[in-house]
Amino acid sequence: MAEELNPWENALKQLDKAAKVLKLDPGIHQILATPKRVLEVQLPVKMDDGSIKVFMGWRVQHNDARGPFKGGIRYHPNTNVDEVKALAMWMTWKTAVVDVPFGGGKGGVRVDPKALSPGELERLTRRYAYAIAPIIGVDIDIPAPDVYTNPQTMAWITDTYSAIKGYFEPGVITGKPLEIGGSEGRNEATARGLQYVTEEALKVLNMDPKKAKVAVQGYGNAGYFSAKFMKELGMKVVAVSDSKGAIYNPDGLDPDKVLEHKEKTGSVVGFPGATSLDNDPQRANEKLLELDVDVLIPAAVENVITDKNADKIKAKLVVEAANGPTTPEADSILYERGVVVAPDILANAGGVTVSYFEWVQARTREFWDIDTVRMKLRAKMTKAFRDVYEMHKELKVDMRTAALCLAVKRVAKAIELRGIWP
Ligand SMILES: NC(=O)C1=CN([C@@H]2O[C@H](COP(=O)(O)OP(=O)(O)OC[C@H]3O[C@@H](n4cnc5c(N)ncnc54)[C@H](O)[C@@H]3O)[C@@H](O)[C@H]2O)C=CC1
Ligand SMILES: O=C(O)CCC(=O)C(=O)O
Repeated sequence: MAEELNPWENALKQLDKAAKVLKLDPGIHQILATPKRVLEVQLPVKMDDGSIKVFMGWRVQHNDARGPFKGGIRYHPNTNVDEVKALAMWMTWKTAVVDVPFGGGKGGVRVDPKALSPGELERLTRRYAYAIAPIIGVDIDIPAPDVYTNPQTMAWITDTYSAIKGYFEPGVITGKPLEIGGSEGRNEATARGLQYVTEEALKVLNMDPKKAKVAVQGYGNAGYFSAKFMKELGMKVVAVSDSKGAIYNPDGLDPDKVLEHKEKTGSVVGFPGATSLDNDPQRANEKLLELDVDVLIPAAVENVITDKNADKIKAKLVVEAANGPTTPEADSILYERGVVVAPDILANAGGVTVSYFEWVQARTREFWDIDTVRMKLRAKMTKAFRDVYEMHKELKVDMRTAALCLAVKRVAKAIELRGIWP
């Protein structure tokens, strides 16, 4: 893996940049450059044919100075400890940017979930829940969904954890189904928060959403809802993609119809009336990023905007639904070219914000309606955007560095106030 494509190396470079701007105390910098705890677990699973297969999993707890560790669980064939460490660090910054009382953590299992039967997936999930149970808890570390995990995965984890404890504990995890203590609006939350951030960004850029074209990479939870909400803002969704390819229609796509097609066929590819950007999925996804659009939303994986293609991005505004889609080298190129990036730790923080709402509701056993969730989410995201934008103006740095500075400052203050024990 090239150094710039290692997410952990990238996360450290971002931290270094913010530390330099802030003239951060070197001791605090050292604390933040290291996760507090890394748990690696072996996950033996009885497969449907009777054989045993061993998967590897991780839970990384980066920092809990501001509150319990918080962050999703990713199932992906390429995930590794460095990716999970980076994702955990980004969670620490994200919870600080939106100012919810959590720290940062993340989980990962190296598996291709599409190759497992539902029974195998459930056994793997319960095994993982059992393996991380000693270090999670309602006031310790609260997992949630990420790539290729969903409310059903969260339900199995809730059940396994509750079985170990001997009582129902819905507060230990978020992103659960509504029937077992989930929150209204959590499923759409990442993209709903992204919508609120996009609205603010368009205002400061003086751009009219009704005249804007948007391309969205990735068509899962973050991607589909982002496309839907951008269309609701009046934008024309001209291209979307998934791991199997990318489709394009200059007259605009209907996100709900594309979703129906994906649910029927397994991919956005082949959607009637749209052209395929390339037969090769990787090239198709690369071409999507370089389309002549006003707004670009990467909503899939890391490291898709690099020093190889940053000079070819035509969008004026990049709103990061995915975590870590832009490398530090690409960030510098985009900044020099005047392309505004609403960074992941701000733009996709709607997910963890509604997770916080879910945690509060699960603990109090009082549940809010969707309008209340959306109103509270808009308030949080708008304030976070304005805080980051102020920092960007004050420090004369790009929006990512501004968001990092805001977050690092808040976390460093919590560490200083709590002190080092013993
Ligand atoms: N679900 C959540 O609450 C949050 C998710 N995110 C981030 O959003 C991104 C997407 O996550 P979700 O939508 O939750 O996952 P998901 O599992 O619902 O969907 C992932 C989508 O990405 C596509 N994909 C996978 N590999 C790809 C590739 N190489 N090129 C193009 N498309 C590819 C898949 O086909 C699928 O459409 C990730 O970076 C995740 O960390 C960020 C904040 C919260
Ligand atoms: O909802 C959460 O707790 C975290 C979601 C997540 O993993 C993320 O924001 O990247």
